[in-house]
Amino acid sequence: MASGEEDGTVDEKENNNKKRTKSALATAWLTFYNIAMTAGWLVLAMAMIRFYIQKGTHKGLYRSIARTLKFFQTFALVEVGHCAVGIVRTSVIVTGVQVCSRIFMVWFITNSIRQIQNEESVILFLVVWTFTEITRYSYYTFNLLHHLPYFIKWARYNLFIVLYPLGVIGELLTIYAALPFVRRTGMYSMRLPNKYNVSFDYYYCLIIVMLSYIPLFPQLYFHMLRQRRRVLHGEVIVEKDD
Ligand SMILES: CCCCCCCCCCCCC[C@@H](O)CC(=O)SCCNC(=O)CCNC(=O)[C@H](O)C(C)(C)COP(=O)(O)OP(=O)(O)OC[C@H]1O[C@@H](n2cnc3c(N)ncnc32)[C@H](O)[C@@H]1OP(=O)(O)O
Repeated sequence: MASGEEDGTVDEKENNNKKRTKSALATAWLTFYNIAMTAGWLVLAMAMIRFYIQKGTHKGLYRSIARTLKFFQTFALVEVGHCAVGIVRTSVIVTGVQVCSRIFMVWFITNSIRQIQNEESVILFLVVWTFTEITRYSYYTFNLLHHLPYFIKWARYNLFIVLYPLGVIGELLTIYAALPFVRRTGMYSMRLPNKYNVSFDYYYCLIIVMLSYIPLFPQLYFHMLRQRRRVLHGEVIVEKDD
């Protein structure tokens, strides 16, 4: 009996030690990740400002930053993993929709269709994403380091009210601008007959993606409004499970 109790205490201690090591490792990783992402988006911001000052036009801006943008936006997929393994308290679905829609915008729209890269709408969503991500990742970094300046907290939970709809407008206008090109060229589409006996029309796929903003965007927006009430006004929010 005595030895059982002792075993229990040893087990408990071991468990607690494991949890502490796991959470220290998670915090170290998240701090590194957030610093790297803040730096990445700051590099993008500087590159955009420098391009505009030197050239005096937005034409060619996307091409000049494409590689860095693709790297940092694609790397954000790691965030879905953070939620899945439980090192951040965020919904996998909310994060998944946010990250995947961005990756889709970068790889399957803007990067794939050279003809739309100079649209003003591309610059709109790029500028909005850059503002958002610098604020968001620096918020997480300072929060993890327990030195969070109030203006960063304020910016993280207020700027999105305007930036989120602006970003969505930029993204939707860019997809809209891509439609005629996609229809004309039949890119990423498969017409019957073919050896797989499968038909796929990217043009209609893009229309479905545009329509899917109608149910999905309000959910992301209201999620952020709830986070805002929780963080800025201390409201206790009961979130539904995924
Ligand atoms: C494949 C085809 C795809 C088809 C797509 C269909 C369309 C779908 C519509 C999608 C529309 C998206 C449009 C969008 O791209 C436009 C823009 O982004 S415009 C720019 C404005 N955007 C924003 O402001 C983004 C706001 N969204 C977000 O911040 C995140 O994406 C979101 C996942 C919504 C954030 O939610 P989250 O729940 O994570 O909020 P918090 O930041 O408050 O975090 C909650 C807690 O988790 C901790 N946390 C999270 N991440 C980290 C991290 N990296 N490091 C450390 N800690 C982290 C955070 O501190 C909170 O902790 P605590 O609860 O302790 O305070």
